Amino acid sequence: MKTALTIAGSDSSGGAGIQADIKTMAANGVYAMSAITALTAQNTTGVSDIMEVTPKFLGEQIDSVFTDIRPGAVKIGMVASAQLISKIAEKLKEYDAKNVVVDPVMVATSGAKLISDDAIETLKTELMPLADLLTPNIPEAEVLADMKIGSEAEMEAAAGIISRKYGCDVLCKGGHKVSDASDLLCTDSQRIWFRGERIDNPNTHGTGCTLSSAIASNLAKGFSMEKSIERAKAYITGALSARLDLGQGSGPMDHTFDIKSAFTEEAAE
Ligand SMILES: Nc1ncnc2c1ncn2[C@@H]1O[C@H](COP(=O)(O)OP(=O)(O)OP(=O)(O)O)[C@@H](O)[C@H]1O
Ligand SMILES: Cc1ncc(CO)c(N)n1
Repeated sequence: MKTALTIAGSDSSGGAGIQADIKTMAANGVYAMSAITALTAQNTTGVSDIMEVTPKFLGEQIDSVFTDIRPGAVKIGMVASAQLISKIAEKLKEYDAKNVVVDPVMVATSGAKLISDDAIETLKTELMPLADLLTPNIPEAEVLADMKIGSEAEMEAAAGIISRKYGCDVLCKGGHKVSDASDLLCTDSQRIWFRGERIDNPNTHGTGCTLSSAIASNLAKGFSMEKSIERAKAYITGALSARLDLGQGSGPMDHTFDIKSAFTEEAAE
């Protein structure tokens, strides 16, 4: 079985963060492992508290994983502080991690800030240069490219700037901002659009986490970057189309929309 590791924060409501990553990896057929950067007390309406682990303990989790079951891909999500980011960079280099997908999580769907300002600088200087793929949404791409994005042409310009700066592929997610859920991949030689139909569903909690974990899963399985993104886009479209409707805010998606077995049956009554 292929394997993947998520290094991210826990979302108590289960729709984003570590929980979304593990569900996504399992649904995409890979064995999921985790190194937790922080616990969040969170639900579909917002984040009420965050408790970070120490850099030493995060390092120990990563050591435990790599020295036993080597992950075929690593997805990195919420990492709130500079010290934790430095620890991850140190460990990725130590273990020569492959297929590294960095989702530069800055703000939750609910609007809560998930990274400190000084950590953004460390993310840029220490972690992003180790990525094979960066997956910013539009506001994150604006911060990373230092420009405003209001059109598809500007998405292409910003993704190009970020890709050249950090020497990696960049997937700029259209999400709900510019175009109809169309995402742009920028490599050193190509610009490829992944066109998605906009699904009229207000429940988009954890879409970014889910997409990056699905891409990491496909890279772990040996698909090319382009194919991995194409397959991940199909997966998230299915999970959103299932129209799960839980919670009072922007709810989670159905990560298991495509899984039916004897064990998923419900009681008749
Ligand atoms: N309403 C929608 N219909 C179809 N696809 C969507 C919709 N909203 C987001 N997506 C897709 O979900 C993926 C994640 O994009 P998005 O821009 O939502 O990421 P994000 O803002 O980082 O997510 P998060 O809110 O979890 O941080 C992309 O492939 C995007 O095109
Ligand atoms: C823990 C966590 N990571 C990432 C996000 C971004 O959606 C979130 N809301 N919570």
